[in-house]
Amino acid sequence: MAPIQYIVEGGHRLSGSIEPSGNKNSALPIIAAALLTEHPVTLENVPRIRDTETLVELIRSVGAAAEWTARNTLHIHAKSISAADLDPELCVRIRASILLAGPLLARCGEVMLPPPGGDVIGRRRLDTHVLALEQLGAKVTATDRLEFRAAKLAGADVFLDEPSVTATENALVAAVAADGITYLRNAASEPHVQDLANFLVALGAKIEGIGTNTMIIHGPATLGGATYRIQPDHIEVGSLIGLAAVTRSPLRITRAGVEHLRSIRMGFERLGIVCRVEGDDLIVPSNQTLKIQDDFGGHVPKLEDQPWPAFPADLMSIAIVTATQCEGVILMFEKMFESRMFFVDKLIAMGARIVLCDPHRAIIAGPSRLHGATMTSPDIRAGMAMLLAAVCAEGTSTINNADQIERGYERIEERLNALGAKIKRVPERKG
Ligand SMILES: CC(=O)N[C@H]1[C@@H](OP(=O)(O)OP(=O)(O)OC[C@H]2O[C@@H](n3ccc(=O)[nH]c3=O)[C@H](O)[C@@H]2O)O[C@H](CO)[C@@H](O)[C@@H]1O
Ligand SMILES: C=C(OP(=O)(O)O)C(=O)O
Repeated sequence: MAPIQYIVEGGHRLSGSIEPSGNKNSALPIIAAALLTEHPVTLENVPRIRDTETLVELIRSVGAAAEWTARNTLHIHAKSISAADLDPELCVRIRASILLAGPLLARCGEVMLPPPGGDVIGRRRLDTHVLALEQLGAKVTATDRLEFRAAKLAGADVFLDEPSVTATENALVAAVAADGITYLRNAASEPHVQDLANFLVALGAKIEGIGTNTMIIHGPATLGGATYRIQPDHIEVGSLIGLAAVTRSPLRITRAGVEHLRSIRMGFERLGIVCRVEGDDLIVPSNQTLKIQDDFGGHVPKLEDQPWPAFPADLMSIAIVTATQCEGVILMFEKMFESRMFFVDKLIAMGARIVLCDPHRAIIAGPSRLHGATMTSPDIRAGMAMLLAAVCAEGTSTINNADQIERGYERIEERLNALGAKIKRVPERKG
């Protein structure tokens, strides 16, 4: 299949309402965790994106029945499964293939996992997954693939060496099946980790401390089936806040999941973008000051990412492009990934005033008028950030490898065009 290209005519104001898709990073561990029960599971609000489609292929390959019964509704029945060797080609397409480790280990006693893929945004360690599953009783062998074996999983007092999102998810799923109580300490608590935990509770698991950095899991649980609705994607909401701001457009983001937006709203407020809550909708008015808020004493402010509940790493690229349209100077500090900021060279070529200090820090001085350019999306979020830049730039831009954007955002060109954007989605042409 030819890669996808977006051709974007910039400079148009947007307006209207848009509902975020279900959270990609919830849907992935929840689809994987559906393998834990022999009973049918119905998942609603599943984003129909490349990553979920690939994971569905992977769970079918181990024997689960999985049918899309509506555009965003997925029915899964893992009545009997076997942890056959997983297809390396499918595993390398997504980071989330690593999420099969916990459920397959728990259900089948072993799993042979080829290396996972995912965004190339810096080294992505798997050590925390191994550490956590070993403490729950797994024997792990690493060759050109990871092999996990456990005749029996046993509850333990597990302290993660860092609050890794997917390692927490693997350990949580394994702990639900383990014999006895597990304490999962220094756990990640992102909205998607909470969503997975709530899904497991809906299946019959007993989990205390959801949303905190210590979860207590009472295993083994007798699991049934469930119908479960995936929560809205807070990263997509943040991307839409940035989009509204850079195009100076009024947007209503409906069913936005406002309880998870505090650190995100605080981050954008530092850039002079203030949103309003109405019920579960988030309103981004068009009359923003777009004035970066200095620290006390007029000092240069900083926006940094950290594990939840702080400002999320997956919104750093969006925050950077948004800051190019704001008045003032700010330091952006990406603490978690070491290759995520390199895409700023494209923003610089478009006219942005950015100094990349080192792989983790960039200083942005705004506002600058951006002009259209040709660029290639290196990862989901930088790709979305480039789309924001293209939509607010003067002239036409081309974004190659837009497939990367579509790994994470469902029908984004169609949905943004409905708000007034001018994005054409075509097969990529060489030269
Ligand atoms: C499928 C999925 O859910 N992917 C998400 C998941 O990836 P993933 O689970 O792979 O990311 P991890 O949480 O393991 O860690 C991400 C990176 O941050 C570093 N790190 C992590 C914790 C910490 O306290 N300090 C630190 O430096 C890690 O070493 C690693 O390099 O979480 C990331 C961090 O939110 C997101 O970018 C990804 O979108
Ligand atoms: C980094 C991301 O995804 P993944 O972990 O699937 O590569 C992301 O969602 O921004």
